[in-house]
Order: sequence, then C-alpha cells, then structure tokens
Amino acid sequence: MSILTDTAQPSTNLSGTKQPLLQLQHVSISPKAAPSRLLVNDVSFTIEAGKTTCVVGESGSGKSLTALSVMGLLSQQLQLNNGKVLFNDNETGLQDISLLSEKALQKIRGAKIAMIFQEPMTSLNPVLTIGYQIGESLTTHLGLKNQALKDKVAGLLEMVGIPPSRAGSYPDELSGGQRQRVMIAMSIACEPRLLIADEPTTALDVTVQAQILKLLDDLKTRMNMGMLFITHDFGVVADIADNVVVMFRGEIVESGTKQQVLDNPQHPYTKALLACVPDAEGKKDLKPIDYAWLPNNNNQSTGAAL
Ligand SMILES: Nc1ncnc2c1ncn2[C@@H]1O[C@H](COP(=O)(O)OP(=O)(O)OP(=O)(O)O)[C@@H](O)[C@H]1O
Repeated sequence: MSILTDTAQPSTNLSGTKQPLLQLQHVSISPKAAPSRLLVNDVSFTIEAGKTTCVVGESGSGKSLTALSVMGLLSQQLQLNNGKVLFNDNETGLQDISLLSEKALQKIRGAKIAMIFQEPMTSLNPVLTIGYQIGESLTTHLGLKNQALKDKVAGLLEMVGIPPSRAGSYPDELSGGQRQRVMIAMSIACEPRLLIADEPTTALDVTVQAQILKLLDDLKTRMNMGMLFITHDFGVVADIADNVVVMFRGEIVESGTKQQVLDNPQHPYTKALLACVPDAEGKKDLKPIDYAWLPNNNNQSTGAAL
C-alpha cells in the first residue's frame, strides 16, 4: 500500500526553467556577541528535488550550523549575519525563509522541511508510544484523526520496516536502528520536500547503518525529496551522494558532483580527508589528516575527529 502521493514534481518557474529546491547564498553565521567571528563563512550551494547533497567535513567545520540555519533553528546566541536561504515550497516559488516569522517557519518545519538527528533517543519522548509520536505531526499539519490517522501511522511504520503492530511500543522497547527508523517515519510523515539528516547513522553499527542509508535513499527517490545529508564519513558520501560540499573551518573548500569530488579531488583538504578513509576491508593505513597545505603557521592538526 502506498501512502504517498505521486504529485511531487520538480518546480518550474514561469519561463519553464527548473528551479532548485534549496539555494543557500553567501550564508554567514556568527555569535551575536562577536559578529566578526564567523563560524560559517560565505557558504553557497544548491539542492535539487530528488537529489542528495552531502556536506562533509571534520568536527567543528560548520556542517550542523549550516543545516540549522536552513531550519531557522540557530541557538539564541547565534545569528545569520549575511546571506539568503531560498526555499522553493511549490506554492510561492523560491523565497528567502530566513526572513520569515517564527510562526510562518513553524508551518514549514516538519511539513515541508524535516530534520533527523544523530541520536534518536534525545528527539523521541520516552513516555509516549511511537505510534502517538509519529501521528503528532500528521494531526498538527494535516488534521488527521481517528482511523485515518491510525492507518497513516501503520503505513509509515510499514514503509520504514517496522511492523505496524509495534505502534503501541515505547522508544526504550526498540533497538537503536528501530528508533532511527521511527525518527525517519516521523520526518517523512507529511511528505516534506526537503529532508535534512545530520549524521543519522553515526550511532549505529555498520550493518544497520547500511540499511538506514538504503532506506533514506529509496525514500528520497520515491518521494522526489531533496536531501541535505551531513556526515564526516566519505564511505557514506560514496553510498548516497549526488553532490558533495566539503567544509573546513566554516568555509566551503570544494564542491561538485560525487564523481568530481571523489574521483578527482582538487583541494588539498579534500585529498587529505580522502586519504584517511579506510578501504572496504578496513585495511588502509589510517593517517592523521595532513594540514601542511594551510598557509602560515596555521598548519597544526586540530585533533579533529573524523
Ligand atoms: N551556540 C554556539 N556558540 C558559539 N559557538 C558555537 C555554537 N554552536 C556551535 N559553535 C561553534 O561553531 C563551529 C561549527 O559548529 P558545528 O556544530 O556546525 O560543527 P560540525 O561541523 O557540525 O561539527 P560536528 O561534526 O562535531 O557536529 C564549532 O567551532 C562550534 O564550536
């Protein structure tokens, strides 16, 4: 049973040209207390419907802040001090959602742009059943109730590979992989146009990680969703990316298609990151990242974890 409509189509503007789903233009983020300290500096990239853009970089490179800025969820201490977050919500065409009121953003969040995080336990409420939690946004955004709500929740559970009979289970009765599947069911419930996934498989073992990546990739294709996928893992990039953005210390150092970036990396940092990736058997010698390309005396390893 498909519970998804097949209506998601790439948008075209009046002149018939395909419009991007999301376009970040020169986004910079800094602490309000120190506006000149740029944590994210002049970041621009585009995501199309039905395509996955992986943002990759070591810890602290600004990946999560970039994603949070799209959702309008930067912490109170931070500000978007430059740039545009253009989102195509199909009704209004491309609009700068960073200018919207919190109330207007709440209508977009969950319904048109959804996000899943690394650790599902921190996002799931331990005292509510998973069925209830999956149903919440369906009631809020789509007004579903009673049997229609139950049917839709059952369909979503089925779609993410959890027997619908588990709808009455509590989060701590599920495995880590199942909890992440519940989070995915919650995030796709309203058929968002854009899914932001921030390291959603990092806490999972390798086999479950592969299953979740495949599930997300299948859903993306089936729903023609755009996906912004944050990772520090080039293995994940190789599996699911269409396009890749490489970030270092708040800036994009390289971007392109997966083939361009993985097969023919241009920037020394991308080359250094790729040199750290173990091969399929985990045999390659793991080297620390080489920062020799950094100018001046700024070439010390940050000790950053990959
Ligand atoms: N509220 C905040 N106030 C000040 N600095 C912050 C705040 N939140 C994040 N930062 C800093 O901004 C930089 C980018 O953080 P961000 O979380 O985007 O990195 P990341 O690439 O997602 O790292 P990770 O992979 O570890 O999640 C880091 O140096 C971080 O310490």
